[in-house]
Amino acid sequence: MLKKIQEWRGKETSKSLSLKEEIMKHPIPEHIAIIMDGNGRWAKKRALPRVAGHHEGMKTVRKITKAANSLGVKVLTLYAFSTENWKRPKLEVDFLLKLPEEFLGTFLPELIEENVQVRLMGNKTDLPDHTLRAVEHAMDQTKENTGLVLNFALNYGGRDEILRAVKALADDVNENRISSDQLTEEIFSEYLFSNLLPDPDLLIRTSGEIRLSNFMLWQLAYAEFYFTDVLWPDFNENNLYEAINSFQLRGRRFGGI
Ligand SMILES: CCc1cc(N2CCCCCC2)n2ncc(-c3ccc(F)cc3)c2n1
Repeated sequence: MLKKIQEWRGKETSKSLSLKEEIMKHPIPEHIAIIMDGNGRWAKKRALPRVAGHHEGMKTVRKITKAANSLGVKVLTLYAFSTENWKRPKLEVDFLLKLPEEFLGTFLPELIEENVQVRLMGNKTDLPDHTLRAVEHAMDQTKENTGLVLNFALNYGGRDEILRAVKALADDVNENRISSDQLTEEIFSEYLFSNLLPDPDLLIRTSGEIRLSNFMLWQLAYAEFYFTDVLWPDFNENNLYEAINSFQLRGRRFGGI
């Protein structure tokens, strides 16, 4: 039995290595965005509380961040907390909002070592001080890093983001800081939380759900979408390579022929 498990693991490793070698021969998506779904279901399958799934999902964040950085991905955006998540039970929300400090408390030295730059995308005002302090400390400690930009979407909603951008733009027009005929898609993008970041090339959503859930509605206009039944806590490097391989096999036309 043990021999069979070792043989299987060997096959998995060699499959993963050969797939990594294969995708490294072709352009790697510059910006990958991930809707990290399936944490609650992962816990339920094991008769564990939902928060156990969130905690396991946090370990996957580290695994996939390292894998993406190793591939030369420039930006990895992770949908960690949506504006809709406030509707969940208070205990679960409180647990979720403690995860950034737990993750950074453990892995910030490793992120610094790996030249990763931490960034926040979302409405900061409603986040608890302890959460914001941890994230802003990490952003400050990594602001000079030039490797992967690890962009956490926290208290983020696509419609909230667009509405805030429109309001700020309307103020600028009213104050004559810009005229509407000067407005371009590029200038509008600067009003979004994701300003200065390239749009995602590849969106990955785990756990079999096939919808956007109010995520990066403007920025995903031309992204390739990859949906997998794998639950986020089970998502591994090989699953990432499979998503990138699928991306590379598609011919992107950006609306052209
Ligand atoms: C605020 C909610 C939340 C949830 C969460 N989960 C739970 C749901 C999704 C699966 C992953 C684990 N993670 N995992 C890392 C972070 C994190 C966020 C910012 C940061 F700077 C460093 C780490 C995180 N944040």
